[in-house]
Amino acid sequence: MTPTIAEVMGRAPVIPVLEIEDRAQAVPLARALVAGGLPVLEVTLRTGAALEAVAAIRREVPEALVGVGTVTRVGHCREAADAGASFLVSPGVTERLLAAAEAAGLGLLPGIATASEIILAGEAGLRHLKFFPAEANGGTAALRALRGPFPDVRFCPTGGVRPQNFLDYLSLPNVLCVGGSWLAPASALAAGDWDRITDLARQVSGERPRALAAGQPWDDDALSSVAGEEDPGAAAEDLRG
Ligand SMILES: O=C(O)C(=O)C[C@H](O)[C@H](O)COP(=O)(O)O
Repeated sequence: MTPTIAEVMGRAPVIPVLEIEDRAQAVPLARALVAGGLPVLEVTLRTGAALEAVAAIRREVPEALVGVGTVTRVGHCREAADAGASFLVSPGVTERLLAAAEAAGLGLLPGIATASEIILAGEAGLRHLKFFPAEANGGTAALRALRGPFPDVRFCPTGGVRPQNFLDYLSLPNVLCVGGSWLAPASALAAGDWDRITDLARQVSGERPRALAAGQPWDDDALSSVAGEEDPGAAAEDLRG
């Protein structure tokens, strides 16, 4: 069944943003990230191999939840669906893009950078949005400010998010997860260094970063009590109090 964007955003604290040049990299890369605890993957349409990579991951790595990113044209939505994508990510939002995603039967995580774009997405019933490019648009301060008029909107900040600042984002009550390309450095892909990618994923996966972001000391009992919750996003919010 096609997941909702709320489900996609609640599945893992970090969504690796992937640029796959060679489709042979797709399956080992996806397996490395899943092994590191990051099952939600965004394959950007920035390379000619992207759609083939999505199809291969869908076929061979069933534990992964793979979506297509850099959706900037209406036609991308159908292409992504045909390749087997489970969701769509765009750097922006238009009414036509929203309609095309719906026609393709996939949830869209649209990028927004302004209050007007949040309103536009809201008019289509969307409350789960990508904040892009996050650092360049004011980072955590902007997200805090947007919470005033839009308290029920949840964000996936992407663009400039790094190991050094991702906890700052995850500690905000209106952030469910972050996206970033740092999990799959081009050098590691070129070298086929999948262990390095698994290590990078492990450093940011699981409930631990969320607990740390909430300023809580590591407490296995507290975390296991939320591990069984149906909605991991809600669990993360509970952790933050
Ligand atoms: O291609 C897309 O769909 C985008 O929206 C852009 C990506 O999300 C960012 O380029 C990731 O940003 P970095 O983690 O700073 O590299």
